Amino acid sequence: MKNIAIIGTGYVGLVTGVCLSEIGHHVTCVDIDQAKIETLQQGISPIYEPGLEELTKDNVQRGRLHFTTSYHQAFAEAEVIFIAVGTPQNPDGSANLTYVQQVSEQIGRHLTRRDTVIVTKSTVPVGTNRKVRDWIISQAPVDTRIHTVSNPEFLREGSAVQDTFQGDRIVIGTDSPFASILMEEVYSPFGLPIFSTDIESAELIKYASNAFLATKISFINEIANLCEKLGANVEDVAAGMGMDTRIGSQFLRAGIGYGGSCFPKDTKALVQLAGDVQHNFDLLESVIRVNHEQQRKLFTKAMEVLGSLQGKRIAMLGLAFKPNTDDMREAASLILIEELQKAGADIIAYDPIAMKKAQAILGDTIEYSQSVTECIQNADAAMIVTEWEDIKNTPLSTYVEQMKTPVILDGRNCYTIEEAAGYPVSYYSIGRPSSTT
Ligand SMILES: NC(=O)c1ccc[n+]([C@@H]2O[C@H](COP(=O)([O-])OP(=O)(O)OC[C@H]3O[C@@H](n4cnc5c(N)ncnc54)[C@H](O)[C@@H]3O)[C@@H](O)[C@H]2O)c1
Ligand SMILES: O=c1ccn([C@@H]2O[C@H](COP(=O)(O)OP(=O)(O)O[C@H]3O[C@H](CO)[C@@H](O)[C@H](O)[C@H]3O)[C@@H](O)[C@H]2O)c(=O)[nH]1
Repeated sequence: MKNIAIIGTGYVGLVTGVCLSEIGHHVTCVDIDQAKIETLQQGISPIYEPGLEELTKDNVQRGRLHFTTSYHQAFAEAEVIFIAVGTPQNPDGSANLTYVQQVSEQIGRHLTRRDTVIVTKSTVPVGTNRKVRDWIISQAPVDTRIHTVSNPEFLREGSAVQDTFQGDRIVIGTDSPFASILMEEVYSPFGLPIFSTDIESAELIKYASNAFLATKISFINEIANLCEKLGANVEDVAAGMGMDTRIGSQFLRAGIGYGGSCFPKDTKALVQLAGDVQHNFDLLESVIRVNHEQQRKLFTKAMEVLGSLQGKRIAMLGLAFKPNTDDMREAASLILIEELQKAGADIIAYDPIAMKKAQAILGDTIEYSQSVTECIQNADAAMIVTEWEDIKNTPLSTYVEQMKTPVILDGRNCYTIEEAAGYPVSYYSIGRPSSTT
C-alpha cells in the first residue's frame, strides 16, 4: 500500500482520496480552504454526495485518511501526489491553470524524495502535464526526479463514489516506466480496466469524452425540437435509436440542456484548444449553441403559453443542475431565474438538497419553500427543472389542487403524456405533444 497525498478536496479530490483510503492506501488530503478541512476533520462532508460521508468517517477512524492545510505535512511521506484542484474557465472559454500552477510550485518547494510521481487528475488542456513538470522543477532541489502522469477523472456528481469503484476505465498517460508500475500498484485493488497511453492522448481523452457526451445531449435535444414541430415523441425516438448498440441508449434524455461544473466549461475549453492549433471545431461550437438555446427553453415556452410574465408567480421545482447533488455550477435554474425576473415574474423555488447553496448565490431575490406542495401553491405556472425523486413522484392531482392555474412546464419529462392527459392540467414537456385543458 502506498503513501498518497491529494491536493484539493473538492468533488474529485475528496472522492478520490476517500476511495483510495478505502482500498487500503494511506492518504493525506490537503486544501487551502481551512473551513473545509476543519469540517472534514470532524468527519463531515462539505458536499452532498451519496455514501461519501460514511466512507470518510470510517477511514478517518481507521487512521488511513487525514486532512490538513499543511503542504509540508501532506507531502512528507508521499510517494504519489495527486493534483485535483479546480480548472475554471477564463473569460475566453479556455481553462484557467492558475491553481494548477500554484500547487505545482508548492510541490516543488516541498519535495524531499528522490523520485516522486505527480498525477494530474484535474481536467487540463493538452500540454499541461509537461508544464506541471517544468513548474515543479523550477522550485525543486536539483537531485529530485519528477515522474508526471495524466490520470483524468470520469466520475459523475451524485454517483461519484459508485463511479470510482465501478468505473468503465482508468486512463493512465505517462512516459515514465517507474510511474507506470507505481500507478498500476495504486489502482489494481479497484479491479477496473486500466488503459495506458502517452500523456497527450490521456489529456485529450478527457475532453473528447465530455465533448462526445455533450454532443449526444445536444443532438437529442435538436431531435426533440423537431419532434415538437412534427408531432413525434422524442422518448420513443430515443428508445428506438438506443436499441442500436452502435448508438447506445445512454445520454439520449432530452431536456433543458446540460449544466454542471464540467460539460459547459470543458466543451468551451476544447474549442479554444483546437483554435490554438488553427483548427475550427465547428461541430462542437454548434453543440454549445444548441445547449445555450435549450437551457432557455422553459422560459420561451412560458412566454408562449402565458403571454406576459409580468407579476406572474412561477414555481421552480429543482435548482441543482441534476438530481443527487447540491452543486449549482452552471445550473439551468440560474439562467431561467434571470430570464424570468427580467420579464417581471416572481419566483418561488424548491429543491430537496441544493437550497442552501442556491440561497448563497440568489439571496432573497426569490422565495424559497420547503416542499413541492408549498412551492406550487397559488402559482400561475410550475417549471420542473431537476428530476429529483420527490418532484417526479408528486401526483398530478396535487398541481390541480394547489395551483392558481395548473400549467406545468416539464423540462425533464417526468410524467407520461398519457398520465397528463388524464388530469385537468395544461402540460408542456420536451419533444412531446402537449396536452391542454
Ligand atoms: N466535479 C466533477 O464532477 C469533476 C469530474 C471530473 C473531473 N473534474 C475536474 O477535476 C478538477 C476539480 O474539480 P472539482 O469539481 O473537484 O473542483 P472543486 O472546486 O470542487 O474543488 C477544488 C478544490 O481545490 C482547492 N484548492 C484550490 N487551490 C488550492 C491550492 N493552492 N492548494 C490546495 N487546494 C487548493 C479548493 O479550495 C477546492 O476545495 C477540475 O479540473 C474539474 O474539471 C471534475
Ligand atoms: O441524457 C442526458 C444526460 C445528462 N443530461 C444533463 O447533462 C448534465 C451532466 O450530467 P452528468 O454527466 O450526469 O453529470 P456530471 O456530474 O456533470 O458528469 C459529467 O462531467 C464530469 C466532469 O468532467 C465527468 O467526469 C462525467 O463523466 C460526466 O458524465 C446534467 O445537466 C444533466 O441533466 C441530459 O440532459 N441528458
